[in-house]
Amino acid sequence: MWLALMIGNSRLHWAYFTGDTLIYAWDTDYLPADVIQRLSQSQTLKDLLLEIFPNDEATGKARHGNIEDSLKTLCSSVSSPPPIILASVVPSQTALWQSYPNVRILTLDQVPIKGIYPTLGIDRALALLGAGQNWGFPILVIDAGTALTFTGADANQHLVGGAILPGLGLQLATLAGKTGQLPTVELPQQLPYRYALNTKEAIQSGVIYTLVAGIKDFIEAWWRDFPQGNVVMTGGDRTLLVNYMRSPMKAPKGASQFPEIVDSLNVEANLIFWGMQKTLKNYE
Ligand SMILES: Nc1ncnc2c1ncn2[C@@H]1O[C@H](COP(=O)(O)OP(=O)(O)O)[C@@H](O)[C@H]1O
Ligand SMILES: CC(C)(COP(=O)(O)O)[C@@H](O)C(=O)NCCC(=O)O
Ligand SMILES: [K+]
Repeated sequence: MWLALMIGNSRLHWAYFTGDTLIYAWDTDYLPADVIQRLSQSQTLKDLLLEIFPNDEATGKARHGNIEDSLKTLCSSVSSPPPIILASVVPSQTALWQSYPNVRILTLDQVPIKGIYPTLGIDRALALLGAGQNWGFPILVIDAGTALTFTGADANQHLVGGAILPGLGLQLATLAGKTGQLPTVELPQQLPYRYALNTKEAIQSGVIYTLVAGIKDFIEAWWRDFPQGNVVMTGGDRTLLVNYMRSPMKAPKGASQFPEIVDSLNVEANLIFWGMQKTLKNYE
């Protein structure tokens, strides 16, 4: 067994694998340095899971009872400390894990995608690989994380390139943080009205409608350039974004949003983990 750890700019993404099979994936906040130190001395996977598995705040009991039980059963046989395969786009966080005895840190040059430029985010390369594995190349990955990225590869698994912009959460946070009177605003579950008559909804409308229009434009351009190309969306805001794109436009007349695009858009949380597994496999 092994644990995959992808360090993103907002949080940690974990997956538990047995061999090539992804059993379970979950997210946690960053861990404090002293907790990571302690994990390095942990004798069993169970010790580790107690720290990294999401707990129910009210009861302190693990939320995903069945999964946790089966993990604990499986791990009683595993010698300490459990192997972690790590990829990161946050160097300061990577440094905290360097002392962990059984960690292997994946680097960009190990990811079997051609034409990579040296400063490409390894999360983008891994997601591209994982997506192409599953749906085939050419493929465009839209990662709606802290930053929102578009990353494309052609039929030869060669990087076409892409784009980076602030993600939904970051756009809202930046408006609140860098202006004198704009409030902190949450992302609504439903697509808001385009023409807002209050500040909160004006911010929501502006950020969401322009982001959705930008995504639509990138996908249409991708299909012009790669008519057989696939598109997949991932990242923490994927479900919200797809819901916005699915719902009827709340302009004065509720014309439907982008049905043809949403119907052919794949949505998947675990692309990076699939890419990590494939990268490891490549080295066997
Ligand atoms: N519990 C959560 N913590 C942080 N972000 C969350 C959470 N749930 C949903 N999100 C959304 O996910 C986005 C971050 O995406 P994610 O893919 O997790 O980030 P990263 O890979 O950059 O760490 C944020 O913009 C936020 O809107
Ligand atoms: C663009 C990113 C910040 C996205 O990170 P994320 O929002 O997923 O945490 C990351 O992939 C990164 O640091 N990339 C390096 C620059 C590049 O890809 O060109
Ligand atoms: K990401």
